[in-house]
Amino acid sequence: MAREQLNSAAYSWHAFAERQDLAAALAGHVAGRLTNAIAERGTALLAVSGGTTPAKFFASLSSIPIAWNKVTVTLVDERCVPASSPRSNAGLVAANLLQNAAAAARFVPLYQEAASIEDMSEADSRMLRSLPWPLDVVVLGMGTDGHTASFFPDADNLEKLLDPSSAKVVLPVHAASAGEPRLTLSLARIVRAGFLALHIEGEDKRKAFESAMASELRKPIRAVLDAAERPVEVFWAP
Ligand SMILES: O=C(O)[C@H](O)[C@@H](O)[C@H](O)[C@H](O)COP(=O)(O)O
Repeated sequence: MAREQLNSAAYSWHAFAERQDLAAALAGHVAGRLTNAIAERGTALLAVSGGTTPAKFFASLSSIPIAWNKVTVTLVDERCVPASSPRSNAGLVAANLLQNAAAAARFVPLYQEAASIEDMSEADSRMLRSLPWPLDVVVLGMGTDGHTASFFPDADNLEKLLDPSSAKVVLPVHAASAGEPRLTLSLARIVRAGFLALHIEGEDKRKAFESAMASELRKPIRAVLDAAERPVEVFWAP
């Protein structure tokens, strides 16, 4: 696939005619990376995004027979709602990914009872520190505003969210465009992943991605690509 090099942002573009073909291909890449990680270090750490895009990919990945009992799955970000909410990314992952062969994986959510989202993010950071970092695989989504994870352009702590040297694991996010308050992995944790994929679908997101790569105004997705330790693998279908 053509590899595009833009200034300091490196990415590879994988285009598919059908969304189902993308789902199967991305699932194959992720399963392969998880299997390699298990062979190398006896375990694998996967972080996935929520939203409306990943369901087909999750379904494809869930049925691939790898050593799921050695895989820990967590979230790139989460809305501040319980798993029972239709807005919950944990609920989306439980219903679509942690099924079939992948039901044997360990899942570590981000939402937990706490007095505030700030307390929740601190508790998450303590809980997630014991995971087998670095992430072997991260699958990001993107909004047409150029946000990824919960790095929303109007977040009140965007500079802290995008700090590549942050020691934080999970951060709270307050952004009017996000809907409810969010919890997100820090950029610093995301960009060290062994395999960093961006899964986007539709013409609007293709144009938004190209605009973010060309714009002098650094959108959050561009900050991630610039800081990533390896080229980001972009998977796109119309
Ligand atoms: O919690 C979330 O919503 C995601 O983690 C977020 O970063 C998502 O990937 C983008 O907002 C795209 O969402 P869609 O797939 O719904 O377009």
